[in-house]
Amino acid sequence: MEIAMHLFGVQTPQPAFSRRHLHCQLLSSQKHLHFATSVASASGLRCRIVQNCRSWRVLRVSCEERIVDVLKRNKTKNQICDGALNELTCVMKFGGSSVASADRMREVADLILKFPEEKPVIVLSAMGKTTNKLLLAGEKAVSCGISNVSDIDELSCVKELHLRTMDELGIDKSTVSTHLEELDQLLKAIAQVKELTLRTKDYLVSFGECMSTRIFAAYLNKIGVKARQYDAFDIGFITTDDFTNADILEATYPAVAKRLHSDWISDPAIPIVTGYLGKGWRSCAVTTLGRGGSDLTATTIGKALGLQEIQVWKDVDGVLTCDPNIYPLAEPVPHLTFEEAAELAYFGAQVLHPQSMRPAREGDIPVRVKNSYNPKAPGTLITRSRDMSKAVLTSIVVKRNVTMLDIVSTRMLGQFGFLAKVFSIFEDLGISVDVVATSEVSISLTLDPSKLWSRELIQQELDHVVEELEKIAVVNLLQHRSIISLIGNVQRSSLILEKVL
Ligand SMILES: Nc1ncnc2c1ncn2[C@@H]1O[C@H](COP(=O)(O)OP(=O)(O)O)[C@@H](O)[C@H]1O
Ligand SMILES: N[C@@H](CC(=O)OP(=O)(O)O)C(=O)O
Repeated sequence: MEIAMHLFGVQTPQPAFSRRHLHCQLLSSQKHLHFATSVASASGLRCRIVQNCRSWRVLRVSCEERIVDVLKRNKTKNQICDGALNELTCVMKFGGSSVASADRMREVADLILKFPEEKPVIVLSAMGKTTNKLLLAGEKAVSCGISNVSDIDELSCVKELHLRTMDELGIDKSTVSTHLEELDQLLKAIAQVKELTLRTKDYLVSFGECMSTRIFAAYLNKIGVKARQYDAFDIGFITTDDFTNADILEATYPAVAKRLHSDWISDPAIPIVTGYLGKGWRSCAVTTLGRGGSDLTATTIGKALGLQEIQVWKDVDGVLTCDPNIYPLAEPVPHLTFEEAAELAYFGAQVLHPQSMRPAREGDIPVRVKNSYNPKAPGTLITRSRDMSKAVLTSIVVKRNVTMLDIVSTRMLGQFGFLAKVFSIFEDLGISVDVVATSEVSISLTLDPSKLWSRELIQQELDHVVEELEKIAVVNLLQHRSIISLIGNVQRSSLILEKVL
């Protein structure tokens, strides 16, 4: 028999690997080997270190009760904490609509308490439409003058919502009073400099998640459920410095695991973590992961801690066959693969953040999309594979405001290297291409709108692309187009196209 030992951050758990884990704090990387060997010889088991990394100190051991006993017998000072056996089990992420008011926060708290066997990490978004309101307040502050900042409707709205929520939940106003004061000051500063940079935008919207999590943690503590609030940018969410659209860096996984895990071991309390936020690795400033980024925060934590399940609680009965705002009779899709969900999100389904499936897929952790307004509905389960034998068309998504380029070269006939030249231009300009169709003499492609976030940049960047492409081809730029994507079984694509066309 064999036990697998591996460190946090392992990419693909072994198939036979039990999901019940024992966590051990080890003092140095050398001790990993020593520890593994001593456990193996004491228990008569063969042991294998699957992944090793000098800088990580948390070791994860697959365990059966028998092995736990052996580990306990063998423990050296501080190596094993008994509390670790009662470990964190899942992530539960609640979006803005799930925590939009005091009543909704109460329901979410009840919902968490309905699963006493779970030891969840909670990820929250900002309350309701707070992020949109903060962005609008910021834009208004640029031109309204310092003395008029306190009259900005969106600012009053945000303040009123948070104060009323605290009042209705019966928690102390001091929970977020500093944040509300700082928010005022920040908007005044924006009014003074008459400029809202992407970096300031991220700092501005971060108040939403910082306040919702503080209020919710205070409420849980008030009703006797021990909770601890965390700002993601303080617990190791390390990102690129692409403000408003930052990417999570690998260093995040061990850092977040270490912090959440060691706090849980030393003093168990439900972690309440801000979704959507990170810390730029160079700037050390607050960054955001792109709109809807709390889903990505949840899957990142799931992978970092190697949890059993990632639950994403929304205001719909799961991932639906299409956008319910377009077709209200859209139905929930019971099962999706990570690839299908990623395609769906990338090609426009607002329900999931486009990057959020990556950590879940890497950690092979199932994602469940559920409805916090209707917890009994089964929702959508997203896993590595599913039975595709009966699947034809899973869902339809639309991505709007897409920019399209038709690139025509008469010299393409029988030529080589033309496609390479075209794509090297996009590479040089750092623009990502979405969909590509080619014929013998032309290429049509669409550009990823997330790369064209700021309006000024769009025109500048597009002009530059067209200028470069015109050196080798005739270029036609088409804006405000849409992509309709059919997510389905590739094996049945002829049937799908036949019906659609
Ligand atoms: N294919 C789809 N399936 C489910 N919801 C969708 C889909 N396409 C668009 N939506 C919209 O996404 C919303 C949920 O996503 P989002 O607003 O980000 O939730 P939350 O803020 O709770 O995280 C739904 O209310 C729905 O209007
Ligand atoms: N509050 C952020 C992050 C987020 O994920 O929100 P939601 O889960 O409500 O989509 C936003 O509105 O983009």
